Amino acid sequence: MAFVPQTPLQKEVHYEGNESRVDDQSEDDSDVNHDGVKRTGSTDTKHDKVHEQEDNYTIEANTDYSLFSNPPNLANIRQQLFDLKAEMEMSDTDFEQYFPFVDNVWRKSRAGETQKDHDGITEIYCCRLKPSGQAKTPTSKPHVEGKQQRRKRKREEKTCSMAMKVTFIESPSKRVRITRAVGPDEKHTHDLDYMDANKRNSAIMDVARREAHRAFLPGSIFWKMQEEPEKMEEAGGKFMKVSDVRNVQYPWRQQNMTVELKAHAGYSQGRSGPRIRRLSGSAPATPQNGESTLHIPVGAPPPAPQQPSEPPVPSLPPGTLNYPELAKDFLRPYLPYIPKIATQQRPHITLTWATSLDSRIALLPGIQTAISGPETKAMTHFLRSQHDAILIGVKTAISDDPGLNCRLAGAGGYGGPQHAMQPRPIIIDPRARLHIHPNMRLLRMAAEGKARGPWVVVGPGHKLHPQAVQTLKLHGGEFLQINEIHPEYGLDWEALFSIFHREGIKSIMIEGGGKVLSELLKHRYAHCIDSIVITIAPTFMGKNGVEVAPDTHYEGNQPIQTRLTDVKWQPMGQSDMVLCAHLEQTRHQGLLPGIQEFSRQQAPPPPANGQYSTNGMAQGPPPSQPHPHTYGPPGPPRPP
Ligand SMILES: NC(=O)C1=CN([C@@H]2O[C@H](COP(=O)(O)OP(=O)(O)OC[C@H]3O[C@@H](n4cnc5c(N)ncnc54)[C@H](OP(=O)(O)O)[C@@H]3O)[C@@H](O)[C@H]2O)C=CC1
Ligand SMILES: Nc1nc(O)c(N)c(N[C@@H]2O[C@H](COP(=O)(O)O)[C@@H](O)[C@H]2O)n1
Repeated sequence: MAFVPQTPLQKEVHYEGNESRVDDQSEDDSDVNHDGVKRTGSTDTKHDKVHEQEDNYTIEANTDYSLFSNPPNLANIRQQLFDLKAEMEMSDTDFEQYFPFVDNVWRKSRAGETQKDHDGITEIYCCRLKPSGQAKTPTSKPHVEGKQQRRKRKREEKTCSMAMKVTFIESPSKRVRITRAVGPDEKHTHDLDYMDANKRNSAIMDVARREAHRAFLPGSIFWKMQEEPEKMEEAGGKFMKVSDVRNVQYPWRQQNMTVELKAHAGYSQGRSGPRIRRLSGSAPATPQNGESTLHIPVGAPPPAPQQPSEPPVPSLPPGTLNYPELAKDFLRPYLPYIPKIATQQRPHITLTWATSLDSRIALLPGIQTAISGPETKAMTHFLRSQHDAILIGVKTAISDDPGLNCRLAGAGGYGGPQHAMQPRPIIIDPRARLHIHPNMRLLRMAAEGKARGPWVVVGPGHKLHPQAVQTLKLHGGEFLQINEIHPEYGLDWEALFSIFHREGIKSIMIEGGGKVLSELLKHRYAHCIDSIVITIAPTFMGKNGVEVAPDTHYEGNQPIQTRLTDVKWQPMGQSDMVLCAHLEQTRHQGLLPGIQEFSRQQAPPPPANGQYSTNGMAQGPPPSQPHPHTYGPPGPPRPP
């Protein structure tokens, strides 16, 4: 069984429609900081409301009882009633007792399929994943007034043809015989957990309902249930959420609005105390002392069962990711912040990459190397959703053939409206080396509506083939010819960022590769870099790997470190560590003496005669003549 210690960052994540959200019930300690101290002045009114409701409660003195009265051998019998490997026979009272624990798996077939013969009455039950239309006549479900209708996701395309035959035998004693109604080779296309994750069985809901009708708080009921995890699990309640309890209480609450809800004894301490809890869908994790690792389910959210009355929702493409709300908080101080961007003449720049312990981002040049775990990969996609553009160097584009899109549920092409949360891919290709063809992943993604068309930035004196330009444009992309590349010093990033800013790009996430990142970590660019988010994996890649390391910076003869500030370390997933930070210079806004005169404090004015163009025609001066905005002042101090 998989349990993780409750920590302030570990909260149950729900999925409703395309969105994931954190339980907003009492055990949601989102307004409690890591020391268990409550924050004030939270702007999250939704959470505040819930706490308002749940902060005033009385504690029932004696709640030292078990909520469960599971019938014997329940886990085993549930499994047998699921698999139907062999014929089963039980008394009718036993059947009545056990069946509610599997009614999230089986649904009674139409009345027409009930037969009466000499044995008794036979009913057919189909797996709930039997394609609709064959299993149940749709009925429209009335919408409860005042209750917010939940957006529901269409069930994944998984279907199942398993069927069960239940014969109620009248004599000599009332028995129930359960056999399969399909051939011996037929079996479910999924396991029991899958059904438990999709739908709670009515027996487990009854456990919650009993307490709900006794006026206990939903959060308290949930915790009380969690006190007996084995019983929860054998009853099929492994994936139970507070919202299930809240829903089951809802009709009663409507009739009893004035009743003050109460908590079980021990509940208040449990809210931020060391109680154990399970994260649905997460991998088994061993409790560790006080660690706040984010174990987050990042796959596409488990599909909620579709109500027949609801219009079909298109299913999400394979590979759709989810990055839960709870895992966003630690990133927020480092994300682009519109009011701040409005005060500056350049985009917010985030440098982000995944690295080994020896600061390598690939095993060898030109080799794409998976470094991030699933959780940190999902984080990268969340970061992508927060930026207007993602930028990479041409060698990364050539070696990785990347998608450079956001694959989170709710993004354009992943259940969301066109281009929603999709950043603009930008490739720095000074010498027009990229072979642009419709089969590139970037362009395929764009053609499928899962990405924006890329911008390819080419240096002076180089041109893309007209066919390549046409292909780019056909996919919603562009080609920008710039002059801000010096033959000796390379790219003037600051000038480039100004160009993007004028093109409407207000935030850029720079993912790599080694050359691009190492350049941007140079002291002279520190004032352009707003945030750094690094995924660090416990691996060494060796000296031949692609390195991220800026040139050593000297002040006079003194080598100087590049220090980070406002540093936050966040363990994530099985073994990754995420480092978020600002560059020291960025924070203090000032530049170190010696480089001050090199870096412009203000962005240059818009180009008078169009030094760059998006139509493929260079309009600026020839390559031998650098643009005055680019490298007017002398270069940075050289090492001795
Ligand atoms: N783990 C991770 O998070 C990531 C890993 N990677 C890996 O990194 C590797 C690629 O990195 P790397 O080889 O360093 O290449 P880059 O992707 O950094 O591209 C470098 C090229 O871009 C152009 N360029 C970049 N910066 C400048 C500049 N300041 N001035 C002029 N030209 C510039 C040059 O093109 P030209 O030579 O044509 O002039 C240069 O050769 C791949 O193996 C990829 O898998 C990439 C991204 C993220
Ligand atoms: N976050 C992260 N972790 C890794 O392990 C990586 N190798 C990378 N690489 C970057 O992601 C790009 C691939 O993006 P798609 O998944 O194809 O959209 C790759 O080109 C690198 O920029 N990143």
